[in-house]
Amino acid sequence: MAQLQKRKPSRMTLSPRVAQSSPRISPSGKPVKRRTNNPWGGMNVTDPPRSSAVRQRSQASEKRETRFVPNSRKKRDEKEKSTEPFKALKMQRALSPISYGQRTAIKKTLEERDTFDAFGLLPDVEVAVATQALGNMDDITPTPIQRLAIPALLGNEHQRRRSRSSVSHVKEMEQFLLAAETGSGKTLAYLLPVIDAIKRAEVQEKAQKEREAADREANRKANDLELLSPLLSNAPHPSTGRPRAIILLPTSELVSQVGALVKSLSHTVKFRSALISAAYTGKVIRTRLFSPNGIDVLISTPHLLSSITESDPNVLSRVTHLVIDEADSLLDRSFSPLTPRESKPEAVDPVFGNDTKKPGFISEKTLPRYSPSHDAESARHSSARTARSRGHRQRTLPREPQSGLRRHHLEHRPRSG
Ligand SMILES: Nc1ncnc2c1ncn2[C@@H]1O[C@H](COP(=O)(O)OP(=O)(O)OP(=O)(O)O)[C@@H](O)[C@H]1O
Repeated sequence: MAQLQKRKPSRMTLSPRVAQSSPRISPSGKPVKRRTNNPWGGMNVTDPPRSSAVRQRSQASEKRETRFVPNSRKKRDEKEKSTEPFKALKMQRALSPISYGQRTAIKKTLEERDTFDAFGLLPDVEVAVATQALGNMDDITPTPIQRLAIPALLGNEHQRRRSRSSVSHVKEMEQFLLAAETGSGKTLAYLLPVIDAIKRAEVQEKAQKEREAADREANRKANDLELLSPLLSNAPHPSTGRPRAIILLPTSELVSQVGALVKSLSHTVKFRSALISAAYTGKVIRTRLFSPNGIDVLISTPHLLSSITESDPNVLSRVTHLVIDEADSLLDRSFSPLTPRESKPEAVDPVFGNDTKKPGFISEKTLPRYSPSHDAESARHSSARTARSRGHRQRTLPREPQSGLRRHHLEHRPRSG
């Protein structure tokens, strides 16, 4: 008993050699490798494993890399891709395809566009922002995604380049992907240019009609004896059931949310909008879509729109702008038969490939909460959209039969103007 008490230390003490690695030298003079094939083998390692150590490149090798060789950059990227050990760095590189110089220039431009007046929107649209969309705010300034996306979607930025390069007069469908964080104002970033475009188209169409009416009148006067066909009193409005812009959202809740904003803007800008989803009865949907007053903007879920266009493809005949909100959901596998894939724009060409219109295809995607390359990505007109909460959205995705805005419907759609 007395012996045991003597051996017990008064408190735990560390060995004086605890921080020193035991020099293990093999008989041949080389250091002996630590054994790692047991559960504790990787513990207390003070030297980095050789496999992940950064290899020092010789000066000659660096010189060789910087010399200009066609495709050398591509090859180097491929090489780096295959040897890159850090996934996070890889992701960052994928999101930052522009140089620091370009980033600085974009940031400067962003600072200059500090009001909604700077975009050249129609006066009514500007007023609608101040009175309806952001009416409850004192200081109204566009958010970064709005500063980048609105001029790009309005076509202001590329107008000069397009006019220089447009050898052919056929207008091609333009695609934009807006990407920014949740709550960054992506909805307004795509809505304002779309509304601006449909109002401008309306003005043009009205002027065209007036010219045609004047021509007809002049003709009538010249041929006084010609019989005129009587005006049809019960003819439907030419835009009945034929919207100019379609906004697709994955759920009825989002249709109501974005629809409410669109409706509020329409009070000032004066355009006709309709929101349809599975939350409404068939009668309500028909009345809204085929209203005798016509329709300019349709907000819908893809499933509902696809089943409508199956029976009446003419609904798509006047569309010049298609917005795919929550693009990360709508372009995923569960919706892919319904939504045209960004990577396959030919799927929507038959509808939008009309050389009298300038069609647009906008999709919106929500970026992770913080991405250092957010600005850079946005600068490439990458993105927009928002999830209230990703988990919630997944749960509420409708699981209706997906019959489709299928390609053959688009291809066989009659091309009426
Ligand atoms: N320029 C602005 N200044 C202040 N608030 C704004 C501005 N633009 C939009 N908002 C407000 O920010 C909120 C979020 O906007 P919005 O829903 O468009 O963001 P979002 O990026 O689409 O978000 P989410 O990814 O969740 O859909 C809204 O309440 C909207 O009124």
